[in-house]
Amino acid sequence: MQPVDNLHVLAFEPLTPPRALRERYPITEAAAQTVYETRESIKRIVRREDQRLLAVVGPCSIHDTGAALEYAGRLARLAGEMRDRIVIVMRAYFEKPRTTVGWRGLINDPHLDGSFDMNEGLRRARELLLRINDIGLPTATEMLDPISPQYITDLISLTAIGARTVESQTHRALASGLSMPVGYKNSTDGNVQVAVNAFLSARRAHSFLGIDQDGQSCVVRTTGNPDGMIILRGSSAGPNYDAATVVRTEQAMEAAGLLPAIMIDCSHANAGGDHTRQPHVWREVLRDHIASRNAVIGMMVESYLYEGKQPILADRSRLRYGVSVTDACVGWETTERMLIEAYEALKG
Ligand SMILES: O=C[C@H](O)[C@H](O)COP(=O)(O)O
Ligand SMILES: C=C(OP(=O)(O)O)C(=O)O
Repeated sequence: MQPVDNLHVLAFEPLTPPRALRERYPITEAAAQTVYETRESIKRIVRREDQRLLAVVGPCSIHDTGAALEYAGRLARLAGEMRDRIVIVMRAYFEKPRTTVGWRGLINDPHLDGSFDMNEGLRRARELLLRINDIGLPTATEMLDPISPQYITDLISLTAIGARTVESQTHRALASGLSMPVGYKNSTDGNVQVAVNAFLSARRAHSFLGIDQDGQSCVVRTTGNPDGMIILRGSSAGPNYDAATVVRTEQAMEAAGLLPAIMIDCSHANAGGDHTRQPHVWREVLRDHIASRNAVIGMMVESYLYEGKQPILADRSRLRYGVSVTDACVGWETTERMLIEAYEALKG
């Protein structure tokens, strides 16, 4: 008989069950409080019952947990000082979708060398999330996979479904079971309706293939997730944070029976891939949308300790500390300045 199965599979390697990792790094009371309060705040913000700005700020991806923790310490201080006007959530992105190929993030490849030690990646991600939430700073992430959430979602306050997966049935079903609000991004070619469709779909109950806390493969049955927003991230045709697109997005959400709530991603195609444009986008959004209290309830920024990005070198010891290895970020001083500007603009 000719071999017909698993022709392109090299190996099946077991994964630590989620429960084992959660027992090793149990959520603390302080971290649970951070998560609970932030999720509730975000729900109120998207329902427009809370006028504070939602700011999702942090590295494009985390590759060095030490640097991420230093960043978190700085951001936690600002988040505490600004909490009366801004709800600051740190980007803690561990799974990267790629246009073609490239490093896939800390959960997938924690040693940055193609060894894909995912048990270690999940461990590092959970330990870091716990430490960040423990100091009172909430976290946001993109979810790419229906298995990994069971390891970390108790420590996540906001999830994004990205531009490359927003039309995927698996991701919509996954979002329908998540415990936190979800932001659905427009597609890379600028289609906003697919994000609205994703939100509509995720509000309904679904069943999908996943795992339980013991790592047992199972049918995950969900109730549907009512809390969400659309994230405008620009497209291959250019930025899409202009008033006309915001109005069209509001109308599309209303037509679908959704409460309009929009976040502007100041990075990605809204900055034309140029991190130095993020402060400009930030200011324009503050001036044109936030000040008028329309449906724009939040902004996203890719920011790290130091600006720019660097290639992943074969000699990992030569990587520059606190610099992104995926999209270029604004540095800390710029980030602080942007947040202070927003805080001032939100006065009164
Ligand atoms: O946010 C990160 C990137 O924009 C996304 O992962 C795609 O990256 P790539 O186009 O470099 O693959
Ligand atoms: C990949 C990201 O965004 P997008 O899906 O908008 O490209 C991201 O925010 O890291």
